Amino acid sequence: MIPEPDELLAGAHTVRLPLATRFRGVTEREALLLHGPNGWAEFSPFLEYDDAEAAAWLAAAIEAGWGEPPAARRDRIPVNATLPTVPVDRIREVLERFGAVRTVKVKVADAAEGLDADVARVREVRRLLGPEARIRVDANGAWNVDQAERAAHALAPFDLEYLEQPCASVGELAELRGRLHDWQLPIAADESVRKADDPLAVARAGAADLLVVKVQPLGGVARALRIVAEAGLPAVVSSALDTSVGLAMGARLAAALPELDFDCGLGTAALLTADVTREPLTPADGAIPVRPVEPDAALLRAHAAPPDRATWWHARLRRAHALLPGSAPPRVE
Ligand SMILES: O=C(O)CCC(=O)c1ccccc1C(=O)O
Ligand SMILES: [Mg+2]
Repeated sequence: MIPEPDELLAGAHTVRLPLATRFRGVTEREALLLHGPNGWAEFSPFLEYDDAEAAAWLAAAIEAGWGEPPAARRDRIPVNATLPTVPVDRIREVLERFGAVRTVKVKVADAAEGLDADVARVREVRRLLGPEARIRVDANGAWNVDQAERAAHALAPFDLEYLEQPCASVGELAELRGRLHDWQLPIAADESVRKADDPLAVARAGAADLLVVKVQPLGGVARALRIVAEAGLPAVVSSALDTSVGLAMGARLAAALPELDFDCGLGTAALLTADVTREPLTPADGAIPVRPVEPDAALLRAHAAPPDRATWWHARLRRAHALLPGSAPPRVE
């Protein structure tokens, strides 16, 4: 039985945290934190997501707060720095927030810029981190196949680890993967896993070399583990720009994966200028620990979202709850 909304919301806090730099077009991140019998959980679908999509995020939160954690195979998770589409002269300052990391994910293909800006950013990251660093880029599906192929050529001198979601559709990814075959440039699927009706379609089509998996949009750790196992591909665990509570959920997934060959996108607490705990999961020595996160009462108060936003998040949770399999239909008042 899944807990009723009143139980989920009993110890809940809605927070709004400032970002160090604009990311996905926003400068603040809102999240609803739930306090379950088995720990804290985060429910933070992006504001524009509909209720059906939000329901998967809620299932993940219920699993984290009310379910049993999977067995952990490791106690620290190596992470990458995530570089938003900032101007070149801000790159050093943003990367410094992550401390010493060996891997950087560079966001590319911003609608307001061109390939030149992406090349300049990747060049600067390579210059700052040196030849040993691993650099991957994430286009969030913004390129068509020709643009992606052109970008792959332009970025080749900087020796990329992989291209994350260069194109939107599975068909395009497959076509691009064919064209890049001789280049040894792997393709990672992100949106093709977490926003697809069938998260395994991309693997079945042979359209990706690895999967990016996120706990909340995939409906929890157990489901994410099943998807990775069935896909039979290496996986990178990533955050959705979560608070440290959500990052702990990601770390639990990363700790449970049988194999973890790539640094994970779980360093994103470094992009927040405030968090809900005195001991945030910010990267240290290129990794975050696998451990429960306890929010701090004073920080929850200091970063409480305005009352109208808390009301909005509570209503959103109730609507998402009504869409969960096995939930009772909403009462007609
Ligand atoms: O993977 C990372 O390094 C951080 C997470 C990240 O990039 C991200 C954060 C919020 C929304 C989408 C994405 C994404 O990977 O596309
Ligand atoms: Mg991505």
